[in-house]
Amino acid sequence: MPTGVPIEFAGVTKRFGPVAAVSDLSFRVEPGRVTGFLGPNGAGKTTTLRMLLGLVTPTAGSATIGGVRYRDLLSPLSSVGSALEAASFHPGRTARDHLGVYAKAARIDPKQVPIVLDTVGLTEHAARRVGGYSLGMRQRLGLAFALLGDPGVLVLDEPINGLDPEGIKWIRGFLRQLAVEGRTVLISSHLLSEVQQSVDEVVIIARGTLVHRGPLSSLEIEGAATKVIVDSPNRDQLVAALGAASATFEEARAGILVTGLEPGQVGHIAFAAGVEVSSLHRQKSGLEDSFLALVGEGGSL
Ligand SMILES: Nc1ncnc2c1ncn2[C@@H]1O[C@H](COP(=O)(O)OP(=O)(O)OP(=O)(O)O)[C@@H](O)[C@H]1O
Repeated sequence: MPTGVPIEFAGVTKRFGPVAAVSDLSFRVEPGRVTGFLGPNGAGKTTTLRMLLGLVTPTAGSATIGGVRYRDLLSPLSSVGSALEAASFHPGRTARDHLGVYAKAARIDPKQVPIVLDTVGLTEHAARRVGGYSLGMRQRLGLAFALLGDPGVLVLDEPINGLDPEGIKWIRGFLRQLAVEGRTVLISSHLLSEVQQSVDEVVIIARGTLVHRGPLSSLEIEGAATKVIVDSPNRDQLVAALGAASATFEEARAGILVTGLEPGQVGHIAFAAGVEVSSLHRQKSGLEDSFLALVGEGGSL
């Protein structure tokens, strides 16, 4: 089983003429976790990943994998698997041929080809030309390529984009399994909601600079106020009780949305007023509010 190693960005900076795409970015990505690299479109995510993979030369700073720059890795495909652009496969080739060509070039055992095709669920489409693939199938082929060398580090740019609900469910479990195996998993997305069920850690950038990093749960505390959804078979009584307690709330389809109180406090208000509660939980989209607050208005989210 390959072991993951940390990815480290140290003061990494990239300017394209007058455009500062990435500015003095420093963070570490640990093995055994799924890390979400998040930011609105144009925040600099792709440029950062391209610097990590030696495709773009940093203006300053360094990006390393287990302390080594990508270009100095002895066997890159067996150290780091990456999927940057799902659409870059030759349309006339089959999935099997594609992977076979890459395996040969990287001196990877050709037996890996059917193994990774099976892992991503493409076995029955392996002999089809990639030109006829859906976006979701291309995403799976990109993943198969990333896995070809059985690497300890996976770097995936927007891997959930284009997947259907069944594909999303599959990839969530799959990313989790890679992390449980001890690999380092870094995935980018411009949508927190898309990855929040998959990631343990988040690194958030906006306009090329780091705005937040930490466990996913850290977004619950920073930024937006707590939101709680509560409901009762006697909603009118609950509304009256919340009003009497001067709570801030609004009626929503899923129940009553209370802002700025913990679930326990809302439960107490209902209990003290003798109102039966049928549901009471913290609203997850508080994470999205925090994310929006961190990346600023105007992010294309
Ligand atoms: N080769 C290039 N030449 C000039 N500007 C570039 C180049 N590549 C990226 N940029 C600019 O750098 C900034 C960051 O782009 P980047 O693609 O890294 O962002 P991103 O977060 O990956 O966004 P997206 O999700 O839209 O791909 C943008 O302003 C972009 O226009």
